[in-house]
Amino acid sequence: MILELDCGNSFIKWRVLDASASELVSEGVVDSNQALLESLRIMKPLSLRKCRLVSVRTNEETSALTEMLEREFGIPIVCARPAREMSGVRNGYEDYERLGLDRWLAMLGGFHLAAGSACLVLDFGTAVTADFVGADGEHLGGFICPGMPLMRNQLRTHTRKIRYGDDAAERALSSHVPGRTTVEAVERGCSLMLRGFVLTQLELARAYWGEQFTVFITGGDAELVKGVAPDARVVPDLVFVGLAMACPLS
Ligand SMILES: Nc1ncnc2c1ncn2[C@@H]1O[C@H](COP(=O)(O)OP(=O)(O)O)[C@@H](O)[C@H]1O
Ligand SMILES: CC(C)(COP(=O)(O)O)[C@@H](O)C(=O)NCCC(=O)O
Ligand SMILES: [K+]
Repeated sequence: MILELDCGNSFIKWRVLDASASELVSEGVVDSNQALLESLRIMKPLSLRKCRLVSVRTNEETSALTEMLEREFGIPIVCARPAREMSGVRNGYEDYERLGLDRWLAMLGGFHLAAGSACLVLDFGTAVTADFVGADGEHLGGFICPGMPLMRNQLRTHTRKIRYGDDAAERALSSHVPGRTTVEAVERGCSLMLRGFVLTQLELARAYWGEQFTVFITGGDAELVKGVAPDARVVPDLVFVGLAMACPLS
């Protein structure tokens, strides 16, 4: 079996594939290395042969995770690395190593799935990112802004009277009419910011490519925005698609 990890700033997305990496055996989202270990330990039978991962965390944090996995499972671990060019996509950053690896892999995955069309890749995680890849594979660059968790936490941290719990937050997002409680006002307001962001990115993509492009939406908060881009492809595992391309099995 193959263990795949996408280590974002807030959560580790994990999945276990069968030995040929063709079938999904199990998957989950955890908030710590320890929680990952616990999720894996309860899987029976578990016979991991290899791990591939992508991380946007510090080298120290990533090493702590890989050392833990080596101790526990004794398997080889391959980490996705920055590249100037891969699978027909050319990294557009002035310093290619500075582009977030999750963005890079999502772009590789998107360009591959788009089968030759230009693509706009939108990722809604801790941060929100947009990346533009032309039909020729040229990465034009992208945008980074705060995601839903950062926006709501900024409001909670820097105001005196915005306080509410997670359950109320979830209920508040059942609609986008103007809020009549603090939680509704904040949750719907931030959600509309994300939706507005999507619309702006679509406008820019149209300015570059007319109607000839594919939109990909991924990340934990993809559901919040998919309604404003009905033609977009919501691909929750887009980073894993790119991870398989960047770290083939042998
Ligand atoms: N099963 C889940 N577990 C944790 N967060 C989730 C889950 N489903 C959706 N989310 C949302 O996803 C967001 C985090 O997205 P994610 O792509 O995991 O971020 P990152 O890659 O930055 O760690 C959070 O705002 C959270 O509300
Ligand atoms: C932009 C990001 C913070 C997004 O991380 P995420 O929200 O997925 O945890 C990450 O891709 C990153 O740290 N990038 C490095 C800076 C850059 O891409 O320019
Ligand atoms: K991510």
